[in-house]
Amino acid sequence: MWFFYVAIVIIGFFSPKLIDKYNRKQKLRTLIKQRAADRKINFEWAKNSFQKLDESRAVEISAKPFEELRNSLKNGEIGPVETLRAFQRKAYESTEKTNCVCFFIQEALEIAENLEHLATDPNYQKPPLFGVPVSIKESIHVKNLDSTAGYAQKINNPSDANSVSVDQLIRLGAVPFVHTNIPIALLSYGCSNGVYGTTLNPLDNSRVPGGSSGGEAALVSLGGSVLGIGTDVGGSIRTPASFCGLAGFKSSSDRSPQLGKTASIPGRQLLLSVEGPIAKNIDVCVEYLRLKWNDPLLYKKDVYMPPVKFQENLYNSEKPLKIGYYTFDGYQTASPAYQRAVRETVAVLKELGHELVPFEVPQPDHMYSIFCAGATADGGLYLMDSLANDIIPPEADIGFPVAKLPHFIQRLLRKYWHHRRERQIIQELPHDTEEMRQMHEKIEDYRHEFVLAMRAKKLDALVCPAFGCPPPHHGMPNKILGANSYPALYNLIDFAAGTVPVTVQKQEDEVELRKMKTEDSWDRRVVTESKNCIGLPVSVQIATPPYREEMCLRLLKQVEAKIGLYSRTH
Ligand SMILES: CCCCCCCCCCCCCCCCCC(=O)NCCO
Repeated sequence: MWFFYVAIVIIGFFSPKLIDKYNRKQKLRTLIKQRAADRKINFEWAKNSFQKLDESRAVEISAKPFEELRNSLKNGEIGPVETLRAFQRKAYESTEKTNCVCFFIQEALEIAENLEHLATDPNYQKPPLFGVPVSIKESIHVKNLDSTAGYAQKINNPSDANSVSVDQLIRLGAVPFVHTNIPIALLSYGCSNGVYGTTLNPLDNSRVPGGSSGGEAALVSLGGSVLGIGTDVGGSIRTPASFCGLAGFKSSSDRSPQLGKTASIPGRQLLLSVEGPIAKNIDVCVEYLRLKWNDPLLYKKDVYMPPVKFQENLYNSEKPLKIGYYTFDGYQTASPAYQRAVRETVAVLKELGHELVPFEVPQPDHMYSIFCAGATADGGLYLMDSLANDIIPPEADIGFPVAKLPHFIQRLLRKYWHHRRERQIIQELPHDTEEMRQMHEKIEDYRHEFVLAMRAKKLDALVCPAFGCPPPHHGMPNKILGANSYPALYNLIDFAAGTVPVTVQKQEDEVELRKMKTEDSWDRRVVTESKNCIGLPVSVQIATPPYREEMCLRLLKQVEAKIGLYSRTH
């Protein structure tokens, strides 16, 4: 009988909370349904708009690569409105294939019409990106559109202003025309959320396009945009660019506007997300960054940004550099193709006269563990709270069940968790203010140690795998956390870093795969997910210290020109 009373008390205690939670989730489900209906109307609007342009003309315009498109717009061969309609069509088709676009930006039409009107004045000086349609990651603020970051709870909270970079793009003459998909919370290299669904890799639909700027990469890869703007706090520009065979670049945090932006986890001061370009080749990224950094107004709009213009002297320098390289960062053995990409890049850079020396990443286990601690900022409280109050379909589940547990259980797991690398991460997740201060101290110390290791070898730059494995299948990314160590390092130490595709996975790589030693589930999944990837692009990563972005771009350009996939196929 006592059991019955205890059960009543327990049910009585928990049921209001459960009912409350159920009601909250129901509201979110309704919001998601409304959002789907709004999205349908928005897509109808886009269809209506692009159908006003003859299809063959649209195909002709959207087939133009960035520079040709820009020139055609500049010399009046094509107009901003027809260009917009052409890319609306291509983006619409790309979304039918991969679900990459969340929303079409309706103001784009007004912007394009206004540019067209201005161009009728013979004295009008066309701005440098006159009429070029540019795609924008969903988390970057666009006036009147939501930036949900995949959270249903953020639906119907439209931004009241454009972000600094969207504003700048418009000032430069560009036409931001779509918002593209992301994984929930932006903390995954997959691309799924309960609001907009899953984005597919255009090169293999069963695999992720990368994340968190996955919608951008899928869209650019299919030719639905010539320039996409993503964000990166742990590889979110470089990984999707690599998975979709594109170039991607992230600067150090000082050279990207921080003012007014919303981070996936606000208050993460040592791991700031940065905005950056994704495009078919590195030239487009260079041109965008040149315009971005040479714009004096940028430094007035974000007064915290040091006014450092594009350093042509670094980009055009012919001075041979001393470059460190590694095929293994000491944390996660990369798939054979990703190691081969480094070896082939090293050979090319040597041929070009640079000096290449092996480099060892200091304290690799410590490096990735403090990255994870830094990326969650408060041991996962903010993230887990936000996720618990939302709708997360299985594919979008970013995992980290450990971070959901009460701290006293986490403290036990710090000692006894069976997975060595997960245990190391759990040991670094801060649970109180003292541990949080220590986490910041460890990140600062690690940066110092890394710079000393580079200085000991007098290195200008580093070359390494872009990622630990090819794009895994949907739902897998956060079960292979270790593979992200390659891009994440350069967020942890706040370096500039970029990736370019230099090869494709070959039969020989799949043979090598069989020899890979595995210690834990992450290693085993790297092996299984790397199978049957023949033909998928494989990128290399190049990194330089902060304020040497242009040196990094120079090297990426040199590598791309010699062995870049783009230079071979276009
Ligand atoms: C095994 C215990 C795990 C505890 C929690 C650890 C959380 C670590 C978070 C690591 C995330 C890894 C994937 C990151 C993908 C890229 C994120 C990114 O760059 N986002 C862009 C934001 O602008």
